[in-house]
Amino acid sequence: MTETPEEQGWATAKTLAEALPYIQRYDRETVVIKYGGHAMGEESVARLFAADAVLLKLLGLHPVVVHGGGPQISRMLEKAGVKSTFIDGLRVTDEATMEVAEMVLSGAINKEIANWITLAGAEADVRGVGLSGKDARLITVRKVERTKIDPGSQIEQSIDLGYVGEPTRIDPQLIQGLISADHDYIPVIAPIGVSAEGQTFNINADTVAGALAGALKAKRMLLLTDVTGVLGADGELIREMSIAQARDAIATGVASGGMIPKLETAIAAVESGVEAVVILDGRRPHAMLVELFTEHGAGTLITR
Ligand SMILES: Nc1ncnc2c1ncn2[C@@H]1O[C@H](COP(=O)(O)OP(=O)(O)O)[C@@H](O)[C@H]1O
Ligand SMILES: CC(=O)N[C@@H](CCC(=O)OP(=O)(O)O)C(=O)O
Repeated sequence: MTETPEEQGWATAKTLAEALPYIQRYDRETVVIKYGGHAMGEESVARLFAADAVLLKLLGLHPVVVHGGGPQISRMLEKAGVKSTFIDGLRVTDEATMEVAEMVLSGAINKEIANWITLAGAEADVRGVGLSGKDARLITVRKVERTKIDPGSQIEQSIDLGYVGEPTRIDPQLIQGLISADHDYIPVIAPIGVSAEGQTFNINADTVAGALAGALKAKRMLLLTDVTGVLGADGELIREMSIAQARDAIATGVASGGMIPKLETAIAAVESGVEAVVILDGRRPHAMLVELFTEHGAGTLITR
C-alpha cells in the first residue's frame, strides 16, 4: 500500500523526533569523517554526502572531513603511462608521482568537496574550507621507513617508498578556530603533509583522519569506504569489534589490503581517546545519518 503525502509527512516527523537523543549525544562534538576515494562514486552521490555534512553542522555537530582519492590519482597516473605500485596499502611515491598526487588531492578533489558543501549549505551560510596538511603546518610528517627480510639471505632490507610520510605532529589550532568560530565552516583536508624541512609528502588518508581525530579529541571517526564494514572470514559483516579483535583480524589475515591501514588507524584513534570508530559504506546515500542518528547504526563499530 502506498503512503499518501500526508502519511509520509507524519512518518518524517516521527523519524526526526526519534533522532532527538542522538542529536543531544553529539551536540557540539567533533566528528572526523574520512571520505575515501572508493566511496566517491557518481557526482550526484558525492553531492548528497556534502549535503549530509551540512545537515550535521546544522544539527550542532562539528564535522571535519578528510578525503582520499587513491583511485583518482591512479587513473591520472595511468593516463601519463605510469603504473601505480602499493606496498602494505601505501603508494610508492617518486617526485613525479608526488606532483600528480598533490594536484589531484589538494587541487581537484579538495576544492570540489569544499565547493559542494558551500553550495549545499548556501541558505544557512555553512561553508566548506579546503585545506591540506601544508596550510599553517597542520600536518608535520617524517618519511615512512619500511623493511623486509630478504628470503634468500634472511638479511633485513629497507624498502624505499619515496615521498610517503607519517604524521609526527598535528597542529589542530587552525581547525579548532574554524569549527569554534561563529561562522559555520566545515574543514575539508587533503592528505598531504610537510617534513620539518618543508618537503611535501603523500600520506594515507586513513592515517591522516586517525591522527586528526586523536588531536581534536573527536567523539567519533567515520571511515567511509566501498564495503559494508569489516567482513569476517565467513564473509559476514562484523557489527562490533574491540581493538583487540581488530588487531586479531590483521594478524590472522581476515583483514587485508586497504583494510589494514583502516584498522591500524582505528586502533590508534581509540587508544588516543576517540570514543569509537565506524567503518561503513559511503556509497550508500545517507550512510552517516543512519550511523549517527539511529539505534541500529551502520557498518562496523570499533571501541576499546
Ligand atoms: N575483512 C575485510 N572486510 C572488508 N574489506 C576488506 C577486508 N579485507 C580487505 N578488504 C578490502 O579493503 C577495501 C577497502 O579499502 P580501500 O580500497 O583502501 O578503501 P578506500 O579507498 O575507501 O580507503 C575493500 O574494498 C576490500 O577489498
Ligand atoms: C601514501 C598513500 O598511499 N597515499 C594515498 C593518498 C590518498 C588516499 O589515501 O586515498 P584513499 O583513501 O582513496 O585510498 C595515495 O596516494 O593513494
